[in-house]
Amino acid sequence: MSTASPLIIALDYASLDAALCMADRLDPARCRLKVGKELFTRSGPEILEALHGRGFEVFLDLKFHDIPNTVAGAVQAAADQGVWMVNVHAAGGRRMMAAARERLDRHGLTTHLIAVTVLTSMEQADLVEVGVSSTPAEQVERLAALARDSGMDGVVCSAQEARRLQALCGTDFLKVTPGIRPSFAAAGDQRRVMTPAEALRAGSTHLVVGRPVTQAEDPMAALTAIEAELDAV
Ligand SMILES: O=C(O)c1cc(=O)[nH]c(=O)n1[C@@H]1O[C@H](COP(=O)(O)O)[C@@H](O)[C@H]1O
Repeated sequence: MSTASPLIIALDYASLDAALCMADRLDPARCRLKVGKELFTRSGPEILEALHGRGFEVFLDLKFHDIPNTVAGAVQAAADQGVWMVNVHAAGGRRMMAAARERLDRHGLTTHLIAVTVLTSMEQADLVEVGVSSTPAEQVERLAALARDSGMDGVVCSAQEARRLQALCGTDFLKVTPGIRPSFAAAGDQRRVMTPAEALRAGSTHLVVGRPVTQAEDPMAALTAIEAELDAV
């Protein structure tokens, strides 16, 4: 089932059962689901089949970052399993991203292919430590332009950069933004955060929300509160 909702709920769980327990409380008409490294490493493709069987569109968030041939094969493997979206690291460079794009096109696979720019857990000091002297905003812009030129459908960035990327890359270029923190939620390890309503106003096309829903005392109430905030935008 396809949904008009911009919400992607991150199923960051350590077991298939825990993830499905949450999925069974959610409605594919109200959100998409994200499967990341921990859950996929534990459960394997079984989780994708289970979520697809329940009618959800799935973002397989494995952030591939390797040589072009390896990433192209991994992206194809994800798309062959019918996922709605898959991602790579833009820092893997032009040839890596272009190889992934070419592989999907050659096989007629329509999975959305996006690239992570600068992780939302990173701030200026973290970039300096890995040898990047630009500000997070500058580095996001640089990598987003490279991702666009390399054939990506969009990027993962923080909502703080979404407005600028809309001007730079257009409204059709997907801006998938984690680091979403409603006023009732703690930032935790995230650094570049925004509320759901601010993120949508700034031009985010999709909002990734994990712990503010999955770790809430009442996850459904948290989701409904976020939806109400978005409806008011
Ligand atoms: O690619 C991602 O989804 C991602 C990129 C990024 O820069 N920051 C980021 O938090 N994420 C993911 O988005 C989710 C955010 O979860 P919460 O911080 O619990 O809302 C996690 O599953 C992260 O792996």
